[in-house]
Amino acid sequence: MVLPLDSIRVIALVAIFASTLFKTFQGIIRHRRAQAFAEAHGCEPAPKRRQKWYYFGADTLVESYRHKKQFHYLELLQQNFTEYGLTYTSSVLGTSKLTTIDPANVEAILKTQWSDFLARPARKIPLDGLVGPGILTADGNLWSTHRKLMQPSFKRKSLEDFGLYDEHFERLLQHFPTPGQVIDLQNLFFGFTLDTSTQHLFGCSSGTLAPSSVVSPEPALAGAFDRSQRAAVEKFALGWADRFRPQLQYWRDTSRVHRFADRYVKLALQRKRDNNDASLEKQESKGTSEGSASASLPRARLNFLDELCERTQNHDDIRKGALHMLVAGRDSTASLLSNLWFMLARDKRVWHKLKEEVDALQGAQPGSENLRDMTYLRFCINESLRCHPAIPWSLRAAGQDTTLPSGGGSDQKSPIFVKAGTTVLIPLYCLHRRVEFWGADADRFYPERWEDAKPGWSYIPFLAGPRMCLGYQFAINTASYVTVRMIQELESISPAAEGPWKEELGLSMASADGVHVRLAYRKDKASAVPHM
Ligand code: HEM
Repeated sequence: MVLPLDSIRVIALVAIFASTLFKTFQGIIRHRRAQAFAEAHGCEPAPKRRQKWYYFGADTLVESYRHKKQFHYLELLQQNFTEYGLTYTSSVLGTSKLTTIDPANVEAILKTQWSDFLARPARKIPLDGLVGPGILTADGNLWSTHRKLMQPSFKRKSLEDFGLYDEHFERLLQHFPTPGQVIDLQNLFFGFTLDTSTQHLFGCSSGTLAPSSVVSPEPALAGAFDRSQRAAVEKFALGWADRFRPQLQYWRDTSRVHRFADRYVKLALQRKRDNNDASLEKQESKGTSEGSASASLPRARLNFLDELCERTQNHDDIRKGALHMLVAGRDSTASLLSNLWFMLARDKRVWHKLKEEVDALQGAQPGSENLRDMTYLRFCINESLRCHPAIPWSLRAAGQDTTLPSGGGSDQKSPIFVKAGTTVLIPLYCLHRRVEFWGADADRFYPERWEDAKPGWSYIPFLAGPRMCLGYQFAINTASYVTVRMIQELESISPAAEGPWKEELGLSMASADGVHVRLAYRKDKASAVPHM
């Protein structure tokens, strides 16, 4: 039976009307429940950011975009905190947003009520295509399974094998220019961390800094990985609108990264099977039940994949584990090094003091004990992560209606209601510059302040609570080792241009102008004659 056109129109209109009525009714009930919930918890509203069209928030988007283009977005957030207090709300394209640097709220979001706040909503669009659901992009049971799988690889001992860096550090030195010429250290640091991360995670380096005479086993990997990461940043900015962009290049790049990962996961699983067979044969021939499969692996150069294979033989989990680590660790560590060296090149006093500490090693390569004893180096790294946190913020979404302990009412001390779906932003950059904790000179790079600093929740460059960074020790070891070895080569360093540090916001935060410097070498150093 075919319905006449008029009847179809009537049915469609009734369906639209009924569904609108139902949604409005649902909305009213939800709103009432939320009100009752907020009242029961003594909540008061937090200050609202002034916006021309509050619920649409297009003026905020335009303002943010303008500041981002001029590399001042974090300053805009600073101004907002001065104007509205430590916690304020806004609306972006109909989604409520809560921005806070109140330590009581920060502790609740990251620790005491952490399971109310989800990481996946903000990360699935930018990262799913490149790494899939895993430790960075999942919540709940899936997150917990992946976290348990990764955690044993970050025990202190397994992170102190500095031999991993030697070959790559030598390659980095070969890019140092003749005295007086300008070099962008930031470029070198991003190349170095991609080479060492792929070496550590997959057992095969991307060879970004390798001399042209060395044929890289993965010549196109670095480009594909860099483009995929840049696309992740654009996807984050575009959100759901990203699906309307052409995706062919992205698809090609992520497929290349996946093929690379798959190849090395397969090899690691094969090694694991071979080792099991070998150890079984050994046990049988000895007629003893002593020893284990892992005991027969050569411990010295185990890579992350080999280690993961000890705990699971699921190809997909192993691949995700390594790719998530690559995304989490590569840019952030390179940004830390860049931000630190940007300041070292400009602050002669700090440079001389640090050089003095390094000179106590009398040119010997630093080991883990030496690095632990270098307090001024640690102060410099802390201060760099305070002033220019390599990850400048943490983003969550409320998974259910909930509350936060502070920010409401005229004195901003009452609890506040947080509706399910609200985006929650903690700008670490602004938290780390609060004058109440760091004094009137909070904006100044001054490592000595760490002599008696006890920061608590006002300094969390690696976050805190159950989702704290897994690789923080690894990152600090890498940055310390590279910094000491570079200082051992250099007599002095000077910036190629003046001007303040400006933010470049990507998956991590580095200097928008790079780190262009001139180097003067120590007389006895081979790097005084560059090789490239
Ligand atoms: C200076 C370098 C680094 C900084 C500043 C840093 C900072 C952070 C921050 C702030 C988070 C939390 C993000 C959030 O949830 O909002 C995080 C998470 C994470 N980081 Fe790092 N990170 C660094 C290096 C590394 C390295 C080298 C690795 C691994 C090799 C790593 C692995 C991870 C992982 C796996 C997570 C997710 C933890 C979870 O959600 O359970 N990070 N990092």
